[in-house]
Amino acid sequence: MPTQTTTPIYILSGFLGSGKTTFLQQFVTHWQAQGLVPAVIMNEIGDVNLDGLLVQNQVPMTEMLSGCICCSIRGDLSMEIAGLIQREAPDVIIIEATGIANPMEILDGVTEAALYIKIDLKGVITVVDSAHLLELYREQKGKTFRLMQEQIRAASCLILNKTDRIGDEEQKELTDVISRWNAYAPLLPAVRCEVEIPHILESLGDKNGLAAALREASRERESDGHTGHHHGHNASEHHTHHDHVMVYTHYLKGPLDSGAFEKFIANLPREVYRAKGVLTFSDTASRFLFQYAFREPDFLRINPQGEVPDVVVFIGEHFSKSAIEQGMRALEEG
Ligand SMILES: Nc1nc2c(ncn2[C@@H]2O[C@H](COP(=O)(O)OP(=O)(O)OP(=O)(O)O)[C@@H](O)[C@H]2O)c(=O)[nH]1
Repeated sequence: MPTQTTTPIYILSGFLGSGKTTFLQQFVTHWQAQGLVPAVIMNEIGDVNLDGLLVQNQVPMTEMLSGCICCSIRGDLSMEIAGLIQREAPDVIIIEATGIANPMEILDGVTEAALYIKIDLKGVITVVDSAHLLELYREQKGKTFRLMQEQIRAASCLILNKTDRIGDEEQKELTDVISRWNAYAPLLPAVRCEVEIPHILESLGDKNGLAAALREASRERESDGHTGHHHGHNASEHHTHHDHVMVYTHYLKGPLDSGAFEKFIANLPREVYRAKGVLTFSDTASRFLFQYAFREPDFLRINPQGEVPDVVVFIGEHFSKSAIEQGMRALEEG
């Protein structure tokens, strides 16, 4: 019976666009290759789940949209976990948090579920965008920098992703920096999150990493002076809140010219640090899944099943939604 067995849970953390979905695809395949059924809980701050398009249809998936599981909809997380276990009896659950989630708060949500359902939290896998972290490390400031730091500190295992975007010297520098922030978690350099999954599982099996995360969580709780919820008035000193993160969702009226769209994306303000969407271009036959992460655009040919509208979601800080809207309108009008 599903309620008798213990379901292992993995939390996938990492800033917006770092490569969580890229890793998730490999992680899911890994379990399936062993004849196991993985289930996924996907959390997006926008109101459309585009990452879901990248995960195979037969994978049971729960979507938690329009909020971040570490805050506004955290209370729902334990119920989603319990519901998924009862409905699908998966062999393993993977939670992909929004890129702006604070993993400590997700740990709290998962621990809450453990009160009434048998789960085994295996650990937090944090994916780091090398190029993005390097730039913010050089600047040494900003909420995004602090959030990345927290995601790294909470990790039981770290993937230093996108090493193709930095040099060897820079990789060495980052490795030193990250090891200072989290000395317990093994750090695996990767391109497109290609890592030895057994290696990751092995490192999570010894519980050292998770112990570090839990130690960090309880340390923060003590310094907050209260347990559980971190939304008290003094919590902000210890936790990066992200009320400043903005999302603009633009549903398209029709196909766009690909060249004009690429030009528009190349000129996006720096404050927009992540965008994704599904588009039809007037000058190409196929539809595309569009990605933009730390100033790098990417287009993947797709043929989505069912009704998927043409839409682009822009995520960032303090950017002008109306300027983006006007730009998109101009593209629609040609
Ligand atoms: N250059 C480079 N790009 C990568 C690498 N890994 C992933 N990407 C690209 O980075 C973009 C974001 O990858 P995702 O896996 O969607 O990132 P994510 O963390 O799931 O993003 P959110 O769900 O928005 O937080 C995509 O365009 C990927 O193709 C890498 O190692 N190098």
